[in-house]
Amino acid sequence: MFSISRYDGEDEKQTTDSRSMDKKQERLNKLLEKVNRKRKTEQPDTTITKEVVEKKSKKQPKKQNVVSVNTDEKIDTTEESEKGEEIEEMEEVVEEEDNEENDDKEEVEEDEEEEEEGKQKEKEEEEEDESILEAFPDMIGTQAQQSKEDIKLLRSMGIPEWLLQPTVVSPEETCELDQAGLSARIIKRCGDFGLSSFFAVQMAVIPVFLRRQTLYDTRRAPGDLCISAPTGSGKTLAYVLPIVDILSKRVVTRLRALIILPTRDLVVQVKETFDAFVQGTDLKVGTATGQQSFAHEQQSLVGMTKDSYPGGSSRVDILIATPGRLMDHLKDTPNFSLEHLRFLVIDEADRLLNQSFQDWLNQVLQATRPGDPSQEPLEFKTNTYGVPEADAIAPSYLRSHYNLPKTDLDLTKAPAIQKLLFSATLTKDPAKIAGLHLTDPEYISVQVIGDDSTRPEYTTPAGLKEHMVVCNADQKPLMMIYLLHQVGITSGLCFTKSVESTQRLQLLIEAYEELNEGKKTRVAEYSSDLSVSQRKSLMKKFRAGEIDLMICSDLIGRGIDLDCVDTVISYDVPLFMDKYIHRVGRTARAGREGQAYTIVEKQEARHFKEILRDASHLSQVKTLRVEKEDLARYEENYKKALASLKD
Ligand SMILES: Nc1ncnc2c1ncn2[C@@H]1O[C@H](COP(=O)(O)OP(=O)(O)OP(=O)(O)O)[C@@H](O)[C@H]1O
Repeated sequence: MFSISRYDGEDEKQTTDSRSMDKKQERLNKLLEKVNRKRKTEQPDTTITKEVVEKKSKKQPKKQNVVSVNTDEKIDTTEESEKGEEIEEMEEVVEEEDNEENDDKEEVEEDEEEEEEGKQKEKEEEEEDESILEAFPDMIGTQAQQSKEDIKLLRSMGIPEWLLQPTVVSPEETCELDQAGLSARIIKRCGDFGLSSFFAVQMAVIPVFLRRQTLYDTRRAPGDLCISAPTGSGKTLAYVLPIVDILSKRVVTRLRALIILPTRDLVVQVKETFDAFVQGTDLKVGTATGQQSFAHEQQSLVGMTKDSYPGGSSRVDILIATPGRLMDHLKDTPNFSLEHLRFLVIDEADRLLNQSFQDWLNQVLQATRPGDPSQEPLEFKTNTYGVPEADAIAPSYLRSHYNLPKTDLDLTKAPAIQKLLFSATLTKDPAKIAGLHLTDPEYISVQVIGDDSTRPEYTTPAGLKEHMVVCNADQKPLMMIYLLHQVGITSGLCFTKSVESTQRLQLLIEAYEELNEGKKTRVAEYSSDLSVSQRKSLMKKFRAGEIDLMICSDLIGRGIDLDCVDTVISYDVPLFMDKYIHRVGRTARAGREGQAYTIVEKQEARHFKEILRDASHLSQVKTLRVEKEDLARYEENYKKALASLKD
């Protein structure tokens, strides 16, 4: 099976001064206040309350963290609110960034300020992201599958016609590697990586990309694409392969493809995929995430020159970036230009479109539109006859660069840029879609084809078996232990709602396993409280099968591709359907089998079932009944484990 080595974290070279730490702390406090305010309005839950939880200082070693739990207490003192949960995620990212900064103290001082500013922006971006919640209903389906009333309603809601009429492809469909129209080099490379056929999304999307093979077509805009396909269905290669294939014919190095992703981890993952396929071409791939100092990134993206080039300059053909850092380069990196862009890919589009940080989308789109004609002469690379290379300038910029007089006979040059949106849970919010200013858009949806009355709104991987188990709040940890032993997890991810929750659960299971005779489950915590190198090493061990269960927050709930995951457990219920879809989608990827369990507190069951029902997904989630006697087998050691944590 095809597998590209995936994200293992990355050494970071970042430092911080106490002033910036204070700023961060202040910010974090504000966030926590926000969370607490929200929590006060929520009902307390009845799981294990922490007796003493000292929020782990980022510099404290893990063992100093005092965690004590007993059966009368609760691990989590409040039921999560949707917004609270989102804010916690953001808080986690803030903490992650803090830790990453502590990780390496070797950066030069002048980088620190810039780095800090960048991080501050990233935090703000996260905050923006988490504070705007997707509220618009998601409706997928061909027009034929929807009733007339539905269509009328959807139209009246402002959903554009093209979104109502997707090209629907069944997830089961595949095609031979040589049937998608890719070059022999790419096909061979796919074969080298063990691919034997293309998945449905690749089969549907690659030929559409390749319809316009030319770098720039002056007559027609290439047409934008929105793609919705299940988790683990191969969306990344659906854009990586055609982009590499088309760009490999370029002569001049320009920034032609920009891939925007919501997290650094995902940037690293996608970079690895690009790297694997640009081998053998002279295409250069760069990243902008803030993991390296700003100056370092500037140098790798545009070089060190102080001269200004009207057409910009670029050392990379393909840039993969998070929106925050991209904004920094747009504002502060001389010669960084998006005017030659051919592809703008927004991956995990629904999540990114919820981020309005620094108005990033408008800024990016603005940077791809020609402005007033420049007065400065251009010096482009020319061929042996002194003629600028054909692909040295995007056609829509010809006028602004050559200051050509406009006549009635002038034809407007079509914009070269093609926007591509990818997600497993693509938004249909008309306002968000309108903000993208799509040209001649097309919507491709990989989904189960069938009768509309039974067809679920979200298509999950065929090999995924979903379960939920309802229990009293105070039974959740015991239920977790039961599942762990009953299901026989050898490579599982367990999602909780916060870093704190992750730590406590990990300590409890570790204590339980110490008392347990026979084979012990090897458990680890993966959270933003760990340093980047610790996370890197954890990922490595997890892949190598040295860890059976990784307890994590939603930091890796989306997009992360770990081919070894056989089970996903949601210890805390995801309160949004899209979060559920992304979590369970960490298993059963690329046609494999996998299982997902959601532990649901009794008082949450109604709401959880409602969100499943609203998405026509309830029938796919089987309720697992666990009798008291089943749990009783694990109770004695569980109590002992709790007691040991109190000591
Ligand atoms: N044609 C193929 N044959 C075999 N494996 C493939 C093929 N295409 C992709 N894969 C593998 O499938 C896995 C999932 O792919 P990818 O990460 O692109 O999924 P995704 O659709 O982006 O999922 P998510 O929505 O969760 O981000 C990867 O490990 C990838 O290497």
